[in-house]
Amino acid sequence: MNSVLQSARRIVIKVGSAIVTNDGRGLDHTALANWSYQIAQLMAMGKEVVLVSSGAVAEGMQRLGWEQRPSSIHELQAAAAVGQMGLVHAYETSFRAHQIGTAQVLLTHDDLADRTRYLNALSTLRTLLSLKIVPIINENDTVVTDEIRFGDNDTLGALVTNLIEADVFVILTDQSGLYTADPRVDKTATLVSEAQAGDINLEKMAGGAGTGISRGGMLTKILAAKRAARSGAHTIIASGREANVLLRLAQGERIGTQLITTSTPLSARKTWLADHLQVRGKLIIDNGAALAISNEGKSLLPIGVTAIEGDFARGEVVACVTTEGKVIARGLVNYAANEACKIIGLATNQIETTLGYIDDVELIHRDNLVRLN
Ligand SMILES: Nc1ncnc2c1ncn2[C@@H]1O[C@H](COP(=O)(O)OP(=O)(O)O)[C@@H](O)[C@H]1O
Ligand SMILES: N[C@@H](CCC(=O)OP(=O)(O)O)C(=O)O
Repeated sequence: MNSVLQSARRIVIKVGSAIVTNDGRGLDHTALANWSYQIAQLMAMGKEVVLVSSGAVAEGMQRLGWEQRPSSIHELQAAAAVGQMGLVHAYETSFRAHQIGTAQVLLTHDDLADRTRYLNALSTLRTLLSLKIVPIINENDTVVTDEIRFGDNDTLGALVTNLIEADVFVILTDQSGLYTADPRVDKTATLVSEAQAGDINLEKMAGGAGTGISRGGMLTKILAAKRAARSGAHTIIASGREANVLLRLAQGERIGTQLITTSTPLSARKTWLADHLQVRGKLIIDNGAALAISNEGKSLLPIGVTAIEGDFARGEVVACVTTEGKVIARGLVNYAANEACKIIGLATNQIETTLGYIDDVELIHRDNLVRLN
């Protein structure tokens, strides 16, 4: 099978801290110029490209003369704010050399979790692509705290892939792809050239980050590929240092690890629901409800719920969790927590008599429910 990049029309490319920043010593301008050249060529082939780039914290540290990645969140935020200037300036300069404009897009998890902001981000990105501008996306580190962050740019890249319904998500890093074990630790590890995105065995192979400046490591890349597969995107993990890696992939050459999806893509709305990294509460469901949701794609009725956790409002996203603690689905709940706890365990015909009114017979309607595996 040829590289899936060959036939892809819309692509998200993520470049990690490990390669943007010359092992944490400021930006690698030669590498940036190189990727910009290759992306310009992909665009000349008629492909649309969105770039997710890390490197703000590393560049900020360099500009501030800090040797170690700071541990305080405020110093990290300050470094990111300083470094983001250098990062976008470097991309703008290197793309200008190919007569291509760039746009800075900084996102937080909240931006994509809120339906209206999500749709706004989508329209902006679509408009930029139609104008042949390359959006350069990073997390808006200056305003995020641990509770509301994507955490790493692999996850952000997957969410952007789902947002714009890209065909392929390319993750460029400092290794040649996914190995059977972390090659820094296990010298006998071999490259996995192709696998199914979402294959649970891949998660056992993947370890943590390789450099002090990077965040995710290989595991977040594997999980990001699983996420991107929900909207139908294939993922390629390859070395950003491989000569002309993007051009060769676009010509069909197989480089790195190709993670393929064959499952039917979820609708955009269900992908959006699945991509909520945080939920407002949990509904603990019995085995009957779990089977009805997982096997038959049914709605969740109050009678199948045994307990409620969290304080949520009507319309917020909650997780459906089995009594063994497994999250099997996620959806938009029809009743606020204080009302929901009065009707759980009750038959449908008891809802109105208990609450004095009835909005919906379902706690979560199947159209607003996405199954997770
Ligand atoms: N199974 C594996 N195959 C390849 N790399 C792995 C694996 N497990 C862990 N790693 C580590 O993941 C690192 C890449 O992730 P990371 O350091 O977060 O880079 P980036 O900044 O590009 O996201 C590699 O340098 C490697 O040490
Ligand atoms: N937003 C951070 C990204 C950190 C990050 O996610 O790094 P990585 O997953 O190693 O590419 C920055 O620009 O420094």
